[in-house]
Amino acid sequence: MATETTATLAEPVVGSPKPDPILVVDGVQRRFGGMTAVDVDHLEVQRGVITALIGPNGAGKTTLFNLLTGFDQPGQGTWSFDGRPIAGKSGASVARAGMVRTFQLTKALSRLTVLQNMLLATPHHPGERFWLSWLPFTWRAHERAAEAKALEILERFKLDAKRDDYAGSLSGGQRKLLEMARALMTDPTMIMLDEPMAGVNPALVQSLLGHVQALRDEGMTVLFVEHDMHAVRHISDWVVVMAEGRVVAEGPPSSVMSDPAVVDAYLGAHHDTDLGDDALLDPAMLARLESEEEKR
Ligand SMILES: Nc1ncnc2c1ncn2[C@@H]1O[C@H](COP(=O)(O)OP(=O)(O)OP(=O)(O)O)[C@@H](O)[C@H]1O
Repeated sequence: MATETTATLAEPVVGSPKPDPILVVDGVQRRFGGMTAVDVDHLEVQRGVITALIGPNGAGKTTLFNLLTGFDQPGQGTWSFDGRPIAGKSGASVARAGMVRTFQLTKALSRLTVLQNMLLATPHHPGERFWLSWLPFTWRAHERAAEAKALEILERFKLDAKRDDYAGSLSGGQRKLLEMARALMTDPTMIMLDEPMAGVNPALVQSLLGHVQALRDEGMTVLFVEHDMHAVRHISDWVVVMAEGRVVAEGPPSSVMSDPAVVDAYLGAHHDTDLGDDALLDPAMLARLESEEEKR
């Protein structure tokens, strides 16, 4: 079942200061030709809570994600993570600073085993440092430690039995778990999940949501982009809504998803968008799906 954060939350106002911000974004703009994809004045993400980033297709969510994690560069703007400015840093240095994003399993990664996928995500792989790669002892000790860590994380996600299977043979939900597991190899402070529920069988959704909440309960900050509004309503502590590049609303899910500005933003793009209704999350059904998943 859903658990809630124990953190004190901010005022549900766009750009509101947060009690303990881990990420602070200022004046970030990204244009593609004549089109402004992202135009965020001020946004703070609170440490230790689950924040969902939602909005209609083309709202700029992925572009903002790419900018913040160093995989794209803005025309202008600054942002800081954990008190340090990180605008302009590469994806690798952002990850080293503790902000890690998940990636969808590519074709190349699908041809590697689950364990190999995990080991590729190992930080400070000695092979990256030329002089260390000459020392077989350092190499082997590092590999053993990385493998032990990978297996521990795989066990947590119930993927340990799949360690030698090709990642490409995993189900949609198991792939999402592997993406999360890979990100944890670097011991992040903040994890950014790109559509964690996309392509996930309903029977696995609850288990995935539980894993995301567990990360938050261990003190990690979670920011995720998601189209599944039931999942957003169910696990987010805070929701940030984007439309046409801007943040148009933010606040707790219960209030923000019935905010007229949010409904308008969605209705402008999709007349049939369902912003998630808790009545549809039948607790008995969820419990049954969860126990079926446990038995598998
Ligand atoms: N590399 C690019 N070149 C040109 N335009 C781009 C590029 N990347 C994104 N855009 C445009 O920027 C806008 C924002 O796109 P973005 O993918 O960030 O939206 P989104 O909110 O993530 O949408 P979705 O929910 O559909 O993934 C869109 O109009 C998109 O077409």
